[in-house]
Amino acid sequence: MFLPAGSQDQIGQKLDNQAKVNQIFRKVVRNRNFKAIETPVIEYANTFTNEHVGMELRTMLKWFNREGEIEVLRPDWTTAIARALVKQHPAQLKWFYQGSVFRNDKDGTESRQAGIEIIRTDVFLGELESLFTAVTYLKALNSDDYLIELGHTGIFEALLETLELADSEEETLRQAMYDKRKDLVYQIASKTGQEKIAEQLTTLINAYGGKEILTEYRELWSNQPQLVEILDHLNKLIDAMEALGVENVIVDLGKVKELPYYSGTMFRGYLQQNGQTCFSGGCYDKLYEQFNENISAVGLAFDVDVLAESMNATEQKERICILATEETHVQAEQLREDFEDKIVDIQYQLPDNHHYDRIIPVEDATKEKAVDK
Ligand SMILES: N[C@@H](Cc1c[nH]c[nH+]1)C(=O)O
Repeated sequence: MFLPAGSQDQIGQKLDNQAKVNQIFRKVVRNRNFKAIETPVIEYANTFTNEHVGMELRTMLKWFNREGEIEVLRPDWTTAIARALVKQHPAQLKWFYQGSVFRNDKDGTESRQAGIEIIRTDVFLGELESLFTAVTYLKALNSDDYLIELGHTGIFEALLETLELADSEEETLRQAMYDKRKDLVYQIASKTGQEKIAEQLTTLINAYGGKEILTEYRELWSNQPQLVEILDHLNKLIDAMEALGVENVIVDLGKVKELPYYSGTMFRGYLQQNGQTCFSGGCYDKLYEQFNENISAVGLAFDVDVLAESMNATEQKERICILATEETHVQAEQLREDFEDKIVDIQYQLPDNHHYDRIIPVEDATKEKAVDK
């Protein structure tokens, strides 16, 4: 009531968990030499909808400003940061951010992210740094039960190109592929008369699993060096992860890009407990072409809401109530320092339905103190 659909108040434990998730993130990324950046919540729609970025205006929270231009609430950090970084000193390569994105194609219009972006860096180095940061961060959160999935835009996009579909049909096919709808994928692709590509696309839907999938497809695509190169690249990433002790990595060769700007490796982390996505990202060099910059860019963003929700309830601290009076209130306040790291309330009268673990009248607490000394 009294709130637009998708907007929500938040209270208590949920906020404590979010704060903790954010605090640990900041510590992890600062230690890895990422620098903080924050872009404004309000931007021009065009920053996100121009042909280089290609996000859909339909999904954005928007309005006209006085000059008649469309403004939006930040629908994506990565794009906003690319706009901002063009004006920053090129020597700083690693950046991080924490804050909300707003889109009306999800349940809630606001979702909280914490992310990293790495630019002007060797592709393999940037990808591994992104993945290793994710692994380190999840470990710091005690979230060990996750799965990392790797994909590459170059596979589906290469097959798609040969079909020569209209833009809208490309999007329908991409969505069908994302939904793993074999029937629909086959139907759309075979309409072009290219039966073989249609079949390849439908089998690609099942091409996910461990490194054995890469071996299998290396044979299958042995006469397509471009695709073999992609497989080798993914293999190299998995090898490095395994060498670090990260075993829970799979590939999905039929993975399609969920954001139009991806071009290259894509990653996604899932929590095993509920299958929810806890981070996603990938390479997006193309995004910088709009600024005539030919540089590499890679990054990923964590879903703070998902991570906060998955956190174990924080350990319960003892709750103490110091019973005071107007006369002894100051004394009660001074007593707080004896109960460091406990939750301490001061009351003049004990509430009827209280949840305190211990109730200490000021006089007793003072006596306790005297005994201690
Ligand atoms: N901006 C992406 C995540 C990302 C960060 N860097 C690259 N990709 C998202 O919201 O899913």
